[in-house]
Amino acid sequence: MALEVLNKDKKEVRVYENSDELSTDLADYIEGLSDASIKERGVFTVALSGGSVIRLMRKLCKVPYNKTVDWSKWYIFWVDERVVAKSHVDSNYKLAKDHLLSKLPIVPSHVHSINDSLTAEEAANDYEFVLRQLVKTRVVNASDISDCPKFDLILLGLGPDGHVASLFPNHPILEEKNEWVTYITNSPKPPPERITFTLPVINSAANVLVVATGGEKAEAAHMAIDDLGPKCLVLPARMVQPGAGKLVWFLDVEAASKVFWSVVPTKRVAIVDEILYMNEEV
Ligand SMILES: O=C(O)[C@H](O)[C@@H](O)[C@H](O)[C@H](O)COP(=O)(O)O
Repeated sequence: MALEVLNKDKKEVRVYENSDELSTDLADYIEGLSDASIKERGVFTVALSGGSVIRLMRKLCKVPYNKTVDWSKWYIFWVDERVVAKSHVDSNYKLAKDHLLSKLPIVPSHVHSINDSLTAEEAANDYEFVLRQLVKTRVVNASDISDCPKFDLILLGLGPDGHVASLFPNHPILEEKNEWVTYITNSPKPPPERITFTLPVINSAANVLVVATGGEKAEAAHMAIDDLGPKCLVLPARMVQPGAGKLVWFLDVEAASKVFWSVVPTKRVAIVDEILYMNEEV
């Protein structure tokens, strides 16, 4: 049960006492999206990130979700992936397989991981080609606000620096407007070589969930969610603004501790001062 649900500027922020409460509500929320999408289109296309968001999805592997979700209609993709062997400990595919996919009756041919025998550039081009085929065959929906695929759900984690997927602050790929999938070879978060959805693809999704827990994410969540002037517009997490989709933040109280809307009154004054100060600065 969320402690708080806050709505503003097409953003919904859900705050939970702890990660266990968050993971229960996250499973419930995702099941609702799955049911609606399968009812409407007969499929549910989900793109996963790496990191702790996968473990926070763990309740989907348990009763009732493992019995009530129509897993046969799920199609799995990766928002970003490290360019390593799929058996490597750094692989997001391995992370999802170990913690989710191996525990659910998902159809193996519906799981679209990268070709791990290619270079980063080749893997990005290959992944985009696969996506384009799946949009052509209508497995993946096409956006009507862009020429991008429209995933039913994109799940993002949040880095302490405000990165999402493998879109890091001040990186040129944040400006990529045409490619669906691009690559980096100098990720500040190891390993260095990754492929990643571009912002136009993320922002064409029907639903985007950003899931973050722990105090080390508090500043990034605050900068991404609160109106703090132009300074925070360079944060990749703030650039996640699905044009025709819904954006929901799932935070625990630590990660939400600096978010202006949800702080307790005593801290609110400090935040207001910060906002006033930053506005003077601009
Ligand atoms: O491949 C990756 O590294 C992820 O996609 C990355 O974007 C991750 O989601 C964040 O860094 C948060 O990771 P944590 O939740 O584990 O801190």
